[in-house]
Amino acid sequence: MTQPGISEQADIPVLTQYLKGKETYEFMVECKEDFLKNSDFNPQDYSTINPLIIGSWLRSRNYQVDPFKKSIDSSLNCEVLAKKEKKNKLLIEATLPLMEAFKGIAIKSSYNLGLIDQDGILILTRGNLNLSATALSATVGSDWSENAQGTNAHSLCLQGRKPVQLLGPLAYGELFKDFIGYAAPIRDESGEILATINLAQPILYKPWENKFQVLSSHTMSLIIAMALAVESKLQVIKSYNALSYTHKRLESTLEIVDEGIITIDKYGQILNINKEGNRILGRRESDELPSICNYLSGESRLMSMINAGENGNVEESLLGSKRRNNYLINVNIIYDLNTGEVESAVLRLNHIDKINSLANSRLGVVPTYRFNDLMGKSPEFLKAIQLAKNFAQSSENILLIGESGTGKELFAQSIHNASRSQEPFIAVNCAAIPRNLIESELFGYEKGSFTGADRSGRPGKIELANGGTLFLDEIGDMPIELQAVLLRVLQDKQVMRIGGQHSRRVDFRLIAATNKELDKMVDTKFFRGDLFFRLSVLSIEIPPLRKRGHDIQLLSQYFLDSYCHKMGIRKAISPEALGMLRKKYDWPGNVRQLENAIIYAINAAVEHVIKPEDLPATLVSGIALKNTMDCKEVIFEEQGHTLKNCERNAILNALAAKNNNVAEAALLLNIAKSTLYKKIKKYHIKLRY
Ligand SMILES: Nc1ncnc2c1ncn2[C@@H]1O[C@H](COP(=O)(O)OP(=O)(O)OP(=O)(O)O)[C@@H](O)[C@H]1O
Repeated sequence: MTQPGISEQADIPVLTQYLKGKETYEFMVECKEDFLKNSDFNPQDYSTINPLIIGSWLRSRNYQVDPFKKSIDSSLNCEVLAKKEKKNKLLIEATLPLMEAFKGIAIKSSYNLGLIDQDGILILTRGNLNLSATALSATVGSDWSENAQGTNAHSLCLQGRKPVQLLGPLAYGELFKDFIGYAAPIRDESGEILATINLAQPILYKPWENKFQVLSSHTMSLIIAMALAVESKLQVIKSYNALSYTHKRLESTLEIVDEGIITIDKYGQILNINKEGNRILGRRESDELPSICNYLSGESRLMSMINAGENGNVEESLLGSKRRNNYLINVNIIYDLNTGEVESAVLRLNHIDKINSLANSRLGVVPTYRFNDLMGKSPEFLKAIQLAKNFAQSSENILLIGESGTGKELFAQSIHNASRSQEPFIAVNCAAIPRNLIESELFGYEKGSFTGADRSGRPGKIELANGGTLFLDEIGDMPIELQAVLLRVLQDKQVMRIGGQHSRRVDFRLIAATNKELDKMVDTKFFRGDLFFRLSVLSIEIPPLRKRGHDIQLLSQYFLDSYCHKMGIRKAISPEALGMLRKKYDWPGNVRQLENAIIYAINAAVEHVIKPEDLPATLVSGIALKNTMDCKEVIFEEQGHTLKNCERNAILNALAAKNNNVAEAALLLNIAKSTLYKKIKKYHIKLRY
């Protein structure tokens, strides 16, 4: 058989046939008839017909597709179709507007448009209904796969992965022989074919005529353009959906954030605001978005900061609908990508009290002590505890008087925890801060108020204590000029930062502590009388350890147990060592000193039981000195004590403290080394090394 010019144009990625003339067309028809008639068909005889088409014919035959069937018989049931439509929702959404746009022309020009998914199912169709109702029966749900209909434009398009124009005689089914089919693939971003867009049309002109060929190449272009349009629409829908999800996730995140988040444009107009932001501004979500400027006071720096493109923090008094509120606003500028100018800004708003309490919980003292933690049963101590419990109930200022180490801070914490435990506890030791810094430490300062000041200003301890307790330890060391300012704060309950323009309301309870005799300092004009009288209304005297009798034993045991428990060890204290702690020492460092002495002894004792010699040297020397003094004054604490006994004991203690180093023991006893040697001899003391 001679083979006239039926060819695929290799340089355009379209599978099509160009007919040189009538004979070419007739040859093509002949070939197909020959194939259908001869089961021992030899592909070599048809080498001018695209091998892809021949391959498809052969497969169609293997699938036992009836080439002479009169209708498209396979169609999905409703349920399966519904699932298909759901799966292809995006695809249908992207294709439908295009098909709708071409529907009118399609009807007039007798063509039918169809969207066929990768499994061959027609999922959308528009166009000439007569056409679809008769020969092609192109109803939604019909199956256009190769094994259902044999070779067709859609199946070849999937197979060849490129657009196809298929003249009816080349289709497998005789049903399609008077039609021409076009199909173009719709791909996703990875190149996978999701579906094909199809156009079917009766062959109205003689296919070998130029007019037909021009028209059909235009139609092919239309189908390719439609497929590309669907592809980009799909991308847009996907990006839009991804953006919408991101937006929704962002919105939900911002809703649960307990900071106010507000986006404004460069003029202050609010563009976006979260729930907490609305609450801060006291506005309803449904109200029209206002300008942030409506909430700013005349002194506000916020807008000038934004105009200058300055990121950072600024403290602002916001004029909310109900009250004037102080907020720390964190400004994040967004720049225009093209011009580089300020485009908008995101503001994060936090109430100052919240920031302060956060700072306190991180940096401040955590008040852990409660009255139950304060050890002691002596009447003097119990009296102080009872007073403190009573005073805790009022909101008045309290003055704690006691020597160093008696437990003043523990009392302050216990009072705080009995009355304002959820609020801040701010402790300031007036003796520990350099005099020139006390003022800024207590009262805070505004931005740039002095060299070295923090850029954005800083609240003082009084502000930080708002709602809670300010514990001023060693108040006797507060510079006299500051005492007047403190007094005014106590009277007015208002504080003004250094360099500030306006006062801020503060509500706190002051607990002051001193180990000095403030009344005498008032006499000598080192402490202001008016402040002293204001502070001393509710005062508590905490007794020194030496006046707490059996509490020494109780506290010793308590510190021993707690430390051993902490270290996971077991130690006991001998009655002799306990006796020395109880009776023979003045405890100038009070409870703190006792605690340290016990810790020392536990670590010094080699054996399980703490002996007198395990006690700290300073303590032993103190005991020795006390004994010596006691001896000199001939004060006998116990029966049977003689002057000689006292002196002998003092020497024994001093030698024990100095590890039998005679020179050092003599120094401790404040006598000459030779004198000590004489006395060692006199009292028959054996020096053990
Ligand atoms: N009643 C007590 N019960 C248990 N421990 C106590 C008691 N009193 C004091 N302490 C201990 O003594 C230590 C010192 O107490 P605190 O710091 O309160 O004394 P202070 O009087 O404030 O001293 P300073 O005047 O030197 O500041 C505490 O760490 C604690 O271990």
